[in-house]
Amino acid sequence: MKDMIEDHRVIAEPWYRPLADEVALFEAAYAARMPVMLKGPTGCGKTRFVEHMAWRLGKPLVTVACNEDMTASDLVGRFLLDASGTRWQDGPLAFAARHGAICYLDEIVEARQDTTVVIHPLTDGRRVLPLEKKGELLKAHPDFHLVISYNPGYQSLMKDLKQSTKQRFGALDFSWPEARVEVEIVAHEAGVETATAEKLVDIGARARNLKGHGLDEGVSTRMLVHAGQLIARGVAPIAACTMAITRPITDDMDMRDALDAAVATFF
Ligand SMILES: Nc1ncnc2c1ncn2[C@@H]1O[C@H](COP(=O)(O)OP(=O)(O)OP(=O)(O)O)[C@@H](O)[C@H]1O
Repeated sequence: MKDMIEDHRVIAEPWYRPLADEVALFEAAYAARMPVMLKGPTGCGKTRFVEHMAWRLGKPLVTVACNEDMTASDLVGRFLLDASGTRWQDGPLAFAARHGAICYLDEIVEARQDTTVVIHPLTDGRRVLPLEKKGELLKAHPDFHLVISYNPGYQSLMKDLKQSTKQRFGALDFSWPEARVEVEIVAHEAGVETATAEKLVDIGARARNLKGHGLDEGVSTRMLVHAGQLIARGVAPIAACTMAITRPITDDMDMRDALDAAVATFF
């Protein structure tokens, strides 16, 4: 089991370009073992940030992509049947709590509320996880830390975190980086010249203005990186933007035309 936790260690530094003082704030929250909520749209660097922080703090990272079919047992653990009988298997949350990892629950709001509440006793002074089926009250390792992500754009009254969940966390807001920082990120991640990254970021800014006028989400930094990666591999810029940006983000023909026009302005 000890070896399995070693598999979760972040060996090489994940490159992360800070946007403000989030690194210092996360370090302070970790020191206080205050659970952290990362809020922001898809593809703006939340996952990269957690990976970077796990590396910086020298802690293993256990990531769980949450979904609406996820049950409390999927997080906590269950008995499995094998040749020698029944055997308990920790779920990712119990595994992280037992071995002192950072547990990152991505898009926690996708999980049903009865699943979400299992984190409550881990996120207050108790720092325990009841493994009811096993009859064990798991005391979290001192290094254990819980991080969740949350995209406020997707929330509706039907799908939101309970106040009793939200109020257990400190929150860091993530949004699109300012242009000069996003240029740095796109150039680094895609391996393109600054001039090309600048054009992609300008296209992103234009496209983000269409949010709310037919686009549900703005073009993410991830999409701009994808376009850059195609360009770096010799794809013509307009074809790269079509494949990586305008086609994935919408099926609305008028919106595609508007996005294509933005691309044509810069390339
Ligand atoms: N500040 C940043 N530093 C370094 N890379 C970044 C940064 N912001 C965005 N990126 C780039 O954007 C990509 C997408 O970011 P990431 O996977 O962290 O998004 P996310 O916010 O976790 O999205 P989702 O909510 O969909 O999981 C990264 O792989 C990285 O290339």
